Amino acid sequence: MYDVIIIGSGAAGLSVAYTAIGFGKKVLLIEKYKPGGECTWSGCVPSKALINIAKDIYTVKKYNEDFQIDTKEVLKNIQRVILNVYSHETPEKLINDGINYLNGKAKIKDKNSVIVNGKEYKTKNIVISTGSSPFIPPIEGIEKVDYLTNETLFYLEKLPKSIIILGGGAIGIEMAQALNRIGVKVQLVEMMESILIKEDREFAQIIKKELENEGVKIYEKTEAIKVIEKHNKKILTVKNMDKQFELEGEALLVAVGRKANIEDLGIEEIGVETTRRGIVVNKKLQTTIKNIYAVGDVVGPYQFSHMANVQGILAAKNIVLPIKQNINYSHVAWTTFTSPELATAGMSLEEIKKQNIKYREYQFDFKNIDRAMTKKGDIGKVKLFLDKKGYVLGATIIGERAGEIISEIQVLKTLKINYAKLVNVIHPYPTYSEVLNKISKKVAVDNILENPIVKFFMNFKK
Ligand SMILES: Cc1cc2nc3c(=O)[nH]c(=O)nc-3n(C[C@H](O)[C@H](O)[C@H](O)COP(=O)(O)OP(=O)(O)OC[C@H]3O[C@@H](n4cnc5c(N)ncnc54)[C@H](O)[C@@H]3O)c2cc1C
Ligand SMILES: NC(=O)c1ccc[n+]([C@@H]2O[C@H](COP(=O)([O-])OP(=O)(O)OC[C@H]3O[C@@H](n4cnc5c(N)ncnc54)[C@H](O)[C@@H]3O)[C@@H](O)[C@H]2O)c1
Repeated sequence: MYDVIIIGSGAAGLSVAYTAIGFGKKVLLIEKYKPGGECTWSGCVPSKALINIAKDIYTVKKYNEDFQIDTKEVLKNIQRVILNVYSHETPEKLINDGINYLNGKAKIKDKNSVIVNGKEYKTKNIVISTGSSPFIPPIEGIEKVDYLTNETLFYLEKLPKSIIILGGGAIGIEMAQALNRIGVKVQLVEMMESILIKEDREFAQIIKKELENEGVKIYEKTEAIKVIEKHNKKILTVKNMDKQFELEGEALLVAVGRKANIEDLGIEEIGVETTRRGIVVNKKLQTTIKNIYAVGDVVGPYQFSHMANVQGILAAKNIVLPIKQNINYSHVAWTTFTSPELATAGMSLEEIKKQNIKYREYQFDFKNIDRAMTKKGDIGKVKLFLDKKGYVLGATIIGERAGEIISEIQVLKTLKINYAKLVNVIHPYPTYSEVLNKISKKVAVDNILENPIVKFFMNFKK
């Protein structure tokens, strides 16, 4: 009898397994492919490797327009990065660390039994961490076309000369810039009024302009109607308002969101509730059957590796410890790894307004910090939202290293430190994070002006 059987060894499943063995529990981790999941094999790792290579190539091309790249080598390089990351999560490594690992497709028989390769395993608890797969939209003809997804793009032998990307979300935009920088002609189709629709609208449009300046053709408010394959070309018919036209590309990458991996798990038969978005869990990450937990992409609402980790650790603790804790989504942050990067933490301005929270907004342009002035064409901006006392509600940053800078805001927010306290923190010169220091000087003054006693005397003087 195991203490916990975990189905799926991606970011979420690995976090559950390592936390549970840390508490001395007997764990069985089941994986149908190889440990590491999407992040290692077809997500964060290969995409960031491609982005890094593309950034280098883009820089070289600034000085030597004729620079030629062998895309076969680029793809081989990505494979090397994947294998390097994988070397830290191989079955041998997991077993050596004390995790019982089993390769096979798991199906839940009942709340205490899981079947793998025809054999039944007994357990006190189950965690489902089976992740998500690319959602394929019902476009006429798509089933007859050899399209790419994040699962196949990084495994091509060489990159296509041209590509149509369907979807202007995180995957579509990151890949559009990277592929274009490597020399692939990119056309991107987004059905909403803006790319990166979940982000600050002004910043999303800055990214759009950057991509367009680099040569990516972007079609917003454009719907894909039909696709055919002709002479090794994909021809996508799209509609923008009343206009219908065709786009042609050697390849088509579909990146229009995810679907939860809940099929063939046996969960519906035993009464685990699901919706179109995935498995339903309570705040303790329990499904409708209390000793079966679910974490990561299969649950959402945030489909990021770091959120899979957070959920995985919490589910393991809730299994092991006598008092179960609720998941807290108030300090979520994420970064889109474009150039410039776009990072977001906490609440957006729309959410703050919707909840009628009294707030103070600060904006600061990177052009006022010396570090940005040292790099030609460096753009960047911070939007910071504080409550009336000076505590962080949310922030969004566009610019070089925004994904790193946002973590300083995360510290203030998560640890409930007043933003004005940053005034006393020495930041090395010249760094991008000085931008936060500069804002803190204004916040410190505003905090004093917001003080009721100060306000009283100021009114009195008038
Ligand atoms: C292109 C791309 C780029 C991304 N970039 C980032 C990024 O920069 N930062 C970030 O935070 N997030 C990023 N993400 C999202 C991130 O990859 C996911 O949120 C994360 O990997 C989800 O982890 P998971 O453990 O829930 O699922 P997965 O990693 O998908 O793991 C699920 C595992 O379960 C296994 N499995 C499924 N069914 C069964 C079964 N029946 N039996 C046994 N095993 C099974 C699968 O084989 C898989 O290994 C990116 C995603 C993509 C696609
Ligand atoms: N840097 C990161 O952290 C990172 C990078 C990549 C992916 N991810 C994760 O992976 C998830 C999936 O990424 P994604 O880009 O597939 O999804 P997404 O939800 O971020 O974006 C999908 C986009 O496709 C559009 N769309 C949907 N149907 C369409 C259609 N028929 N035609 C044209 N456009 C259509 C949507 O309006 C949306 O803008 C993300 O939500 C994110 O959680 C994270």
